[in-house]
Amino acid sequence: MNTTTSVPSKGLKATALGYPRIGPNRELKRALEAHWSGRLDAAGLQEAAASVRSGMLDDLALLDTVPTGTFSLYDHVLDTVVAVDALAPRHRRETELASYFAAARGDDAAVPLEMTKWFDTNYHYLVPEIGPETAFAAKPAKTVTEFVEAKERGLDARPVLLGPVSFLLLAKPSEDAPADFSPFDRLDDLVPVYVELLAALRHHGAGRIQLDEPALCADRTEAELAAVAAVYRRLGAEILVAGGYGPFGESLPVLLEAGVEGIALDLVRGRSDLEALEALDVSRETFFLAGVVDGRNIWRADLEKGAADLARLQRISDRVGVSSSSSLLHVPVDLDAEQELPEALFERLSFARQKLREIKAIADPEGSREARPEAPADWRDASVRERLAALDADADRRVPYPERQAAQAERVPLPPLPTTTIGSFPQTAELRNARAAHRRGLMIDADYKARMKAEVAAVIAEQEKLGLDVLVHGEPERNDMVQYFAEQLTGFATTAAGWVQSYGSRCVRPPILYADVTRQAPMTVEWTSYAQSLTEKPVKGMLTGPVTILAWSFVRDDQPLADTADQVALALRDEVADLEAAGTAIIQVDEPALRELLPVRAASRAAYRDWATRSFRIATSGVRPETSIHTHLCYSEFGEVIDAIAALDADVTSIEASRSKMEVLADLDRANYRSAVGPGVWDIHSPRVPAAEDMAEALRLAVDALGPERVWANPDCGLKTRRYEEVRPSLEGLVAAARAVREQLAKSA
Ligand code: MET
Ligand SMILES: [Zn+2]
Repeated sequence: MNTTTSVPSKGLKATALGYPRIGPNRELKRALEAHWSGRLDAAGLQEAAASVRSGMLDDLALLDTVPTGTFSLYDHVLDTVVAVDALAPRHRRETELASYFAAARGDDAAVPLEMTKWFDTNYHYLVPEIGPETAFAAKPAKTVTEFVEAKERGLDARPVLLGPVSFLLLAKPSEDAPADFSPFDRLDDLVPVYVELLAALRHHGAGRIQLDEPALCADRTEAELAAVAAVYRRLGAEILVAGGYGPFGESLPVLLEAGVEGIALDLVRGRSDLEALEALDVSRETFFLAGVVDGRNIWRADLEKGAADLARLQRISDRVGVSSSSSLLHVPVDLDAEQELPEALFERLSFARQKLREIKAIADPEGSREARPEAPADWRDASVRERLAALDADADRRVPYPERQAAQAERVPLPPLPTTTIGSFPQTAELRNARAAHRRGLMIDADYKARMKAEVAAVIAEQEKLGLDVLVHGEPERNDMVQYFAEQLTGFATTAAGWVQSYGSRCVRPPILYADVTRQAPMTVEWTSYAQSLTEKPVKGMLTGPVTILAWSFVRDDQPLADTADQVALALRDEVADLEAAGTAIIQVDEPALRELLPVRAASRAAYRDWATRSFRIATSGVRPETSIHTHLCYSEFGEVIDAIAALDADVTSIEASRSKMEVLADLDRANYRSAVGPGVWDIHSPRVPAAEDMAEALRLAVDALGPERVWANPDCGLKTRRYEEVRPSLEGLVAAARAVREQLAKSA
């Protein structure tokens, strides 16, 4: 192992709040998957993990102070569950590693922890289950090991842990907890365990310790804030509280009063904290990290602006350092892997390694103070801007739903409870191989297309045989529901190796939306039309909505998201028009990420709901009343976006509902949603084949809530991750369930 010593800089201390932990070439992913499939034993996995950590330190050694403990075998919230010994009994196995993966992924004996999105990012964390009986105990092994590893290399190391307040606020009550119990009730029991964890670290020589409290960047109640003050008074000196993902706002004075030594500010999304601090009476001894380099996006920092914000902070305090705005977990490791990108774009990008240098430069009084250069003129497309400006005031409006419904029923007569699927059919190994061969140039376009068309034909035949009412082409030609469109629209680039962890071993490669967006040619019409030519049944067109395209890309930050969304919407509007012109009667525009981009702070939510729903409606409102617009949402609790779902004004909304026991239907009703709903009656994220009777029961609940004319029968998401062995019997059951409920309805009529 090579030893690195950090060079103390003349200026301010440079650091980062956290670092990508999957390895520059996804080494950890490969090791994990080898371990899970039995090809790599526990020792081999630990060795691979140590090597990834060592690589992280190689990079971080550039900084004056290095965060440690931000490595994770799967998820940092699960690591915290382990650190406070709060694993549920059902996940305890013979070894710690086996317990860890039982909680992360489940096994024959137990379902895993639930997974949900980390603030407004596309990273998913595992939700701790905490009950009144959960016994906490300090298990400092991981945090101590990783701290010592860095220290032994001569680095000035700063241990990082998820703080107790956020840990409990991110948790959910365990199954057996009483109805009025909240995990946060356990704060007083948890804090002593943190005291022990901190003591163990101090015992090994730790000075300042970073406690991540991103939950303090969301709206908090008075009672929660009072508890925060008490906790941080108790945890004592040499604590740096980090947020990230927005301003601390009203948490700022609370933390300051509690006497925390330092606060790491997100000066990208939480710049208003600067003003807040200027208005407060802050001790000049308070330590601040100026998070001026964006941990969430991949654009080069504006060093001039960063330095200016830093100077403002220095007028408040004598003890200021420079950092990233959040952990760098959300960006890929190294831009140098992207030699194929257009030069003007490459020059404007910065991945994790490059960001470390930016942080260094801002911390160095003699470092670069370059402003960010203007984007090249040809990244702007006057035509799309003019078209958007010229859109009619009612370009995002259709005639009222009852009128549409009548016209659509006449155009495409359907039985009650029409059966359909969400779009994708299984992506078999054979399909993936064909795609890989095509990408590598080993399969010519014509052969590839023929192969995909054969798949479409097979998928149509399957559905006819199953007796589904509204068919799909199965999406075999799509590598990914966002990338597929990004590759065809101008203004997007895709990276060669820009991998970002989504959860566990799963990584995504978000496209980069860098310039004005236009559609060059129809993107999906050929596939849908081909599928339609094979059947008398209606085939749904299938598009990804503007919000989801933005959510799963790295998006330009030189104009409001709303403006970028409108450009994408306009391109989709043209696609929708072309599908309609080709005779497609039903067009589905998926918005699974509608909840994801919802701002963390309530005050910013109304504006988000406005632009998000408007962009969807711009994409979908150009059609005639008799053309039916469907949308699809999944992956979330919909409570906060129910109004937005209603405002999409789709004719049919298919929505994940089985886990919430159809409760979302009553919520939709309260939000004045009046069109049809396809509540997912088959949880496709589970390999289990659902019983037809359970699906029928779910459909009956839906009929009770909405009336028979407003219910569709469908799974809760696409089938691309499932195998045909599960899909066939499940869809047979779905069709049977719909028929059974129809018969009952006919009898009782
Ligand atoms: C994550 S939502 C997926 C929707 C898409 N149409 C599919 O079926 O795969
Ligand atoms: Zn879905």
